[in-house]
Amino acid sequence: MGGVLDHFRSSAWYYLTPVLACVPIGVLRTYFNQHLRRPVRRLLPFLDPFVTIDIAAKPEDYSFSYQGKVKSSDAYAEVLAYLSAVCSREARELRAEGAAEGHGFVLSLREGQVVADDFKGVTISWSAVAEEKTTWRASGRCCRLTFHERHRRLVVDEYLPHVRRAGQEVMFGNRPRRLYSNKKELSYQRDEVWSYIDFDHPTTFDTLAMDPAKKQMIMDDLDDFSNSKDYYRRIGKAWKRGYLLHGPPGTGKSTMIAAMANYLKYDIYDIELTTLETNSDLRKLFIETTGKSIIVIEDIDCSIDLTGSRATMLPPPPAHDDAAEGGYDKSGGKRRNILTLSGLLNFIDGLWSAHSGERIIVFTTNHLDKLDPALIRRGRMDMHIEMSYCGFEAFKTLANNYLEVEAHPLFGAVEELLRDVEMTPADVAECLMPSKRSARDADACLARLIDQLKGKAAEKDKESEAAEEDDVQDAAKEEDERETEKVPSKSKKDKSEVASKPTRRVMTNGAHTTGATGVSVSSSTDDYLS
Ligand SMILES: Nc1ncnc2c1ncn2[C@@H]1O[C@H](COP(=O)(O)OP(=O)(O)OP(=O)(O)O)[C@@H](O)[C@H]1O
Ligand SMILES: [Mg+2]
Repeated sequence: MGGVLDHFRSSAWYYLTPVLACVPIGVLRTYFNQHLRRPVRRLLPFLDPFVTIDIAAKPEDYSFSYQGKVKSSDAYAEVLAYLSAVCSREARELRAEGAAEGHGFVLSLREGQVVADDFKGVTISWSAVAEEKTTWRASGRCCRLTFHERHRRLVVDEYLPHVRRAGQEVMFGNRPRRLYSNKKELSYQRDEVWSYIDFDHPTTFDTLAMDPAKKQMIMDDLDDFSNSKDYYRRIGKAWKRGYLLHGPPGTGKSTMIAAMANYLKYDIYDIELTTLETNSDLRKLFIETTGKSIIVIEDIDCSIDLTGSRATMLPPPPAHDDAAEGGYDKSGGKRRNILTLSGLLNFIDGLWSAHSGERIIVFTTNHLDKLDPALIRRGRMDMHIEMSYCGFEAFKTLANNYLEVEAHPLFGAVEELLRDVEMTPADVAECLMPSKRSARDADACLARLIDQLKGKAAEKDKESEAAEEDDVQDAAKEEDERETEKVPSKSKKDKSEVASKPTRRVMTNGAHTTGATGVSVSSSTDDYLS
């Protein structure tokens, strides 16, 4: 010890220390910043090679939502969602908070706890720390990410985007699906174009009544679509698919959309075109849709005058017109910014396609023939699905849904009747609804269905008899007219004779209505003419 003191006394530091003690701290700090900071920094990685990134609960800029509350940072919520799974596996001291949406919990770390996450063979650790208090901001919570300096590029370029994406997916998956409807009065504010309710429709493909092979084909197609992100990217096409559902009312078109949404776990955006006035309203709506969504336009034939060819519907635009933007008043031909078929087509193909994330668009119609072929051509509407009357297989699904029976002695009679009678699944379902919910009286419900089917069959027979009669009458009338036309070619005299004897012609027709064949009519007319 004495030796060390002797050595210190003999060194320059013995004389410098009192001098340094007199130098003000500020001067020393300036000296350090100017001359020593850089070299010390270069040395740091050797001393402490770990880098940290803080993701704070409150964003720096204190962004206010329109309700006036401070919005929690999106990135923080996404990180929490991402870490929730890791935390529930590894951490010993957790905190649970109700998820912002839905009924679930988000598990996060208690302060001071650390969990490790592996990404591409690299271990990255997350810890929960209290954020530093600043003069203008109270301390909050933050997630701290720590990793080795040599993995900096991997973490910044790949891991962090991965965390956000995965977190978004967890958040999306945890909340209930949503049914969005466009607001009647479109506001220019971002959040106000759509309103939504939780979508809690019980229909699935299991309960959807339709031909099983057709159903399987649709499910396969949806699976294919949702797993084909890379494929769409590779071929340079937007990740979207169009379905056209057509068929009579009550055949399950809307039900099919609900089944699709539940199957894919997508939100539904239901566009009511009649509330829109211009193409830019439509554009605003499309832009505000998110990925993983089904955009639905129901009864497209009734929604707006989208029928007829684009050429006939819109007068040729002058040179300065923007076809996507403008339309024309049919009456005046004066320029007016209205919703047009070409506008809709442009959105399907153009702007909207530039959006990232998968989207499905579904049109429904009761009248396929009324639609402009341009609207439903392949590429826009990739799959045309006909929803038709109830067949036996569809009936069995309904019987299982409503009565919980898979086989029944009355099924044979139903099968036979359904072969001839057209009844919509909605009507069949109505018959299968037991009057008393508690007692699922399959016998009574099936008997009621059989009665209704028989009634329909009798109606159908009557109608076909009447139609047959009409046909016979029409044929006779036609024949009669043909013969009448022949008369003037024979002679002018004959012609005047025919004109003067209308009563006999009526009698001939009368004979026809009582069931005479066409041959007999023509022969009697010949008789009359001769
Ligand atoms: N294929 C089906 N499978 C199961 N239930 C069905 C089916 N079709 C109809 N239904 C029942 O009938 C009701 C009406 O069906 P839905 O609204 O889907 O018919 P739609 O084809 O959309 O009719 P519209 O053309 O009038 O809109 C549904 O709520 C459902 O209970
Ligand atoms: Mg419908």
